[in-house]
Amino acid sequence: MTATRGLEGIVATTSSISSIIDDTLTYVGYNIDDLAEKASFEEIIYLLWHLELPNSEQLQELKQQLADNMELPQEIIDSFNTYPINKVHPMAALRTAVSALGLYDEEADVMDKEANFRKAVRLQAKMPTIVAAFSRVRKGLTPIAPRKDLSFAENFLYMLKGKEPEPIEVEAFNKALVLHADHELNASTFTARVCVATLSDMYSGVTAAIGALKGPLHGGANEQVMKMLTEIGSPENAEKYVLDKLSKKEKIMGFGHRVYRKGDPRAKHLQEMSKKLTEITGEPEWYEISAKVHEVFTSQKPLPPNVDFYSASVYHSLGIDHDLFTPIFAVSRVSGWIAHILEQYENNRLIRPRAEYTGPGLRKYVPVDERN
Ligand SMILES: CC(=O)SCCNC(=O)CCNC(=O)[C@H](O)C(C)(C)COP(=O)(O)OP(=O)(O)OC[C@H]1O[C@@H](n2cnc3c(N)ncnc32)[C@H](O)[C@@H]1OP(=O)(O)O
Ligand SMILES: O=C([O-])CC(=O)C(=O)O
Repeated sequence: MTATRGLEGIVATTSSISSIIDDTLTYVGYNIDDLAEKASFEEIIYLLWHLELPNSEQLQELKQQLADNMELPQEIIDSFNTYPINKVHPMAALRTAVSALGLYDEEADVMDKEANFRKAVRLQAKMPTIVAAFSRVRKGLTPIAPRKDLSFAENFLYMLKGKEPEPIEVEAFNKALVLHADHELNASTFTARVCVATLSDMYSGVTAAIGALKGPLHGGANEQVMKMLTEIGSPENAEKYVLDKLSKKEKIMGFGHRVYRKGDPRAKHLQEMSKKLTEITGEPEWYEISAKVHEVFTSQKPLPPNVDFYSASVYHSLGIDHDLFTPIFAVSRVSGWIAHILEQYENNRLIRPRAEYTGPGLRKYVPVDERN
């Protein structure tokens, strides 16, 4: 038995949800470039869960179900004040709150298909409310209740800031949600599938996936990108910063990918948005620093930017706190996690690979008082 480090290149499951072939990303056969330009996030949720785009009636029904399920149990909001609220990372708070949400769902352990769809709607609808409410509570502000007349993207920005977002903000945020929704067998999706393949419940699968997304080699990279842009401070400092990091063999966050070689097709949409939004907000330097880092890094290493690189300046331009960037990724990606959880349940087999043992050979047990 020989291990493959990081399971690189190992095909671990079949899936009909999303594909990455020759650096082209599709959701159920639709090219991400088309979806990013034309689709609402609600259409994407439907597509990932039902493997078809919805007609108007089906879309309306899903929107209504989401709107009807966005409110949180009061216990979840109250529990935020039991956390060390000014010290916890919002991603840890989200992980805890989603786990706790399962306690208040009477169907949490009901495994039939209809119950799983009902839980899917409840989880998808409540995740943005958790992130927005937590963000307000930690600032000493009252959480804002979701509105049934707003779209998913509008509602999140409204609950976060307490005012209706501008159309350009909604367009940008909707696009970001569409671009982050699913991505084949990435680390957090694999985590969710491993978890539910034991026939554990959907809340456990999503909680585990949030934990995997949190790390800086995966979803946590977007916050680290913003930290780097802030440290760099102006485009003139970018070259030295990148070269110094590389000379110390440190990674530059937001670059590289396990699967893409020529480039991540989502990055160009976020790059375009970053340029547009930073001009509108009168802070073009965030785009300019990013573009300079991009230029210098790729002149040194053949590793193009991934989805996390330009999303940082996009979210910053939308006035979103930097430590909410990864929770926002989760608000979108939960649609993909759920799709994969449903697919796993449909054709389940326990996921249990082997390890190549590299420890000592067979040894004789020595009682504790005879050991030196
Ligand atoms: C949504 C997402 O999850 S997208 C990914 C988000 N993560 C990041 O942006 C973090 C930065 N990027 C990385 O750490 C990696 O590129 C990953 C984790 C995305 C992919 O990792 P892997 O496929 O395991 O590649 P690995 O980390 O082994 O890197 C291969 C080589 O490229 C180098 N490399 C990879 N990414 C970077 C980077 N961002 N900066 C500098 N060097 C890099 C490594 O140092 C390594 O070099 P070596 O062979 O000389 O030792
Ligand atoms: O696929 C991956 O390994 C990481 C990624 O880009 C994502 O999850 O969107």
